Amino acid sequence: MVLFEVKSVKEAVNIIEENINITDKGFEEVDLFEAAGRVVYSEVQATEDVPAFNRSTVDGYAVIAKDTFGAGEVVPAILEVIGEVRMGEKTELKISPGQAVRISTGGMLPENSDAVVMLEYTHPLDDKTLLIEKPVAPFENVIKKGEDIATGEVLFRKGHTLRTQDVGALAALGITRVKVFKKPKIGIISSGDEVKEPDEKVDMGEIRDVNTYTLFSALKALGAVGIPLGIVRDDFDQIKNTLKLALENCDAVIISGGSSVGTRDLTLKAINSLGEPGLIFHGLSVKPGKPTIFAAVKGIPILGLPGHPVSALVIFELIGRPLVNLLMGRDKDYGVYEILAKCDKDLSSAAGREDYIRVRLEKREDELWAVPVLGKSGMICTMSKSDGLLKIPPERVGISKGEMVEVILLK
Ligand SMILES: Nc1nc2c(c(=O)[nH]1)N[C@H]1C(S)=C(S)[C@@H](COP(=O)(O)OP(=O)(O)OC[C@H]3O[C@@H](n4cnc5c(N)ncnc54)[C@H](O)[C@@H]3O)O[C@H]1N2
Ligand code: MOO
Repeated sequence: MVLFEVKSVKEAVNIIEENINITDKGFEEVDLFEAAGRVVYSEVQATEDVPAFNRSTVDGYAVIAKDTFGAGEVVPAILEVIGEVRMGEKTELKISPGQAVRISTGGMLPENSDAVVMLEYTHPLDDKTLLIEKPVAPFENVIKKGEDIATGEVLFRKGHTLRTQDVGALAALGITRVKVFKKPKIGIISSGDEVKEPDEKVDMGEIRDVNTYTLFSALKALGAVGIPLGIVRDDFDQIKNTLKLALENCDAVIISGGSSVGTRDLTLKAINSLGEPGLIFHGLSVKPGKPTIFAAVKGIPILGLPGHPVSALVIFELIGRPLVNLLMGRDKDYGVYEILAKCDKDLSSAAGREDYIRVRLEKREDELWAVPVLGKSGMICTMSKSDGLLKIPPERVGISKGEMVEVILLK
């Protein structure tokens, strides 16, 4: 009998990192509407100050802060109004001690002014005379020139994944095109005589292909491109030829099914027949997902996922995601959140193995509870009914009801 020499998730990720030769797939330029989720290829540096001028954050009067010190309702400061800043225009106004200028939110402060008094704390006596009933500190109600982004500041380093707010920062700087890593192409293969296309007629004993669709969607969510290569039968030549096609056209390959020690472990044989180094590891100390394969052929990584749809997705989260992040040029994980919640049931586990239990999250008063969604790993809907994966670490043999646990959120 063949036994797996199983690896922990951490060991597996380390092995993947060591074995992937991240050859630069190059860059492309995208405009801002396409930038979110993409990975920065070359450092973005600010070439100008944002804002480019001292800018008011309120409606009121631009003043010299010192002129308002000590002002109050009983003894207000009295200032001379010398004009108004027009929105969107460079003001030529210059104030001297004892003077004020009417300004709107976002307006450019006139020369010499260093603060803005909110309209609510002012009282015009006539067109030219203003009473100030509250003092302002220097630069109160002002965004200073370059305070948001200063010229020369490195805004994003190579490997950073652009988020919604980052696209806003680029727009503020007037950078409308950005160099990003090209998206890696990941071939997706499903295997098994019983697996049929979702729109095909299925007979008794047959099932529809779930994994191509879940994996395609998971890759899309990460910003990579899934290339569906169809379903291969349990036939050595078919598996080999499809893998060969994938290796020629993709940056990585994910194949599901046919990974366990059984009559159908042809995947492994097919991989090993295609070139060096072939198999790198087979087996993880994880439930679900033990019979996972990682291999490489001529520098192209191949991830062999278990056929059960839940196992395939769990392993994609744990192993596939770091692999894809590497290929995408990312400097760190993106969009993965682990939260803490209280476990709603006693759970058992085996020592030395990491367990991932599907859970629904429920807010009860101010507490978050993780309610296990039980079921076999062949039941995809247990995943649909779940919000996250509760992690039972390898050193534990169970979790007690009410214990605080880590939950990886599912998107
Ligand atoms: N005697 C043993 N049997 C099994 C073991 C074991 O250690 N000893 N491990 C079990 C575990 S755990 C898993 S996980 C599966 C893994 O099996 P394979 O990766 O070889 O995959 P298959 O046998 O091809 O498929 C398993 C299951 O999943 C269904 N499947 C396959 N592909 C798809 C797809 N694209 N979409 C939907 N469903 C799919 C397939 O019909 C099978 O029911 O092995 C256990 N057995
Ligand atoms: O380890 Mo298998 O992946 O449970 O169903």
